[in-house]
Amino acid sequence: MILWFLLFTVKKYHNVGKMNNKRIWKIIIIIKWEKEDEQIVAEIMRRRFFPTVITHKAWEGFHFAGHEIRITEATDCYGAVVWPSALVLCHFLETNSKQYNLVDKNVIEIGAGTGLVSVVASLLGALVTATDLPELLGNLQHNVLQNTKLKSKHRPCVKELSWGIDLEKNFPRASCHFDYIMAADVVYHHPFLDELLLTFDHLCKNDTVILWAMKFRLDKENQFVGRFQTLFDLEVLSNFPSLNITLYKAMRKGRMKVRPSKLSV
Ligand SMILES: C[S@@+](CC[C@H](N)C(=O)[O-])C[C@H]1O[C@@H](n2cnc3c(N)ncnc32)[C@H](O)[C@@H]1O
Repeated sequence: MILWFLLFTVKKYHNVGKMNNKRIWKIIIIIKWEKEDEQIVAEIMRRRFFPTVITHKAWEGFHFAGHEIRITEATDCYGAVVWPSALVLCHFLETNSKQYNLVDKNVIEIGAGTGLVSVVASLLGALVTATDLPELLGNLQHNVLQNTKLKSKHRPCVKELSWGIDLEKNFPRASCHFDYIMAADVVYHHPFLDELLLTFDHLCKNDTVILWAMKFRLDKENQFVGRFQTLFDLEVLSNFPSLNITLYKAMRKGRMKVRPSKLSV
C-alpha cells in the first residue's frame, strides 16, 4: 500500500509519467534503502547528555549490550568525545554477538578515546585491553572501569599504546595474541598514519580479525584504505552513506590456513 502511494507520488510530483515502471521501482528501492540507513543511523545516534546539575561530572548516556553506559567526555582533544564511528562499531557488536561471539576473546582497541567500544566489548564478555595516548588514559580508565565493574566477566585493562612506539617492548609478538583488534575513527588529519599501519601490522596475527570503523573525510587520509589493503584483506560489513562511515572486517593477507591433519604430524 505504502509502495503504491510512493509510486503515485513519484509519478505525480516528479513529472515522470513517461518513465517505465521498472525505473520507478528502482527509485522506490533506493528511497527504501535510504530510509533504512536513516533509521539505523537514528538508532545508533541515540544518546543523552546529562549536565552537571545533579552529579559532579557531566556525562553522555548510551545503551548497549543491555546496559546503560555513562561516558565522561571533554572537548579539549580528539580522544575525549565519543565519535560516531564508535557508535557504529558498538551497534554492530551488540547486534552481531552470535556471529562475532566475544566471550573470553582477547580484544585490543587502539585509539580508544573515551572507551565506549572497549566497554561494550567487555560487557559482551571479552578480555579487553583499551589503549590510547598517555594523556587520554585517566579518563579512559575512569570510563572503562566505572562501566564494567561487577557487570563484565573479565576486568578490562587500560594501557598506553602510542602508534608505532615501543611496540615490541610493550606488546611482544611472541606472547601477545589478540583475537580481535578494534578501531573506530583512527584515520583523520594526523601525522601518524605510517605508525598506525605499523601498529595494525604488529598486533595482527594470522587468525586476528580487525573490526575497523572508518570515517571518510579528505582524499589524503582516505587513501590510507589503499595502503591498508597492501597488508590486509578488507571486507565491507556495513555502510552508512549519510555519515560517510564504513565498517570493515580485515584479516592479514596471504595467511596460511593450517589443516587439522597437518597439526597432528
Ligand atoms: C577521532 S578519535 C576516536 C576516538 C574513539 N575511537 C571514538 O571513536 O570515539 C581518535 C583517537 O586516536 C587517538 N590517537 C591519535 N593519534 C594517536 C597516536 N599517535 N597513538 C595512539 N593513539 C592516537 C586519539 O587520542 C583519539 O583517542
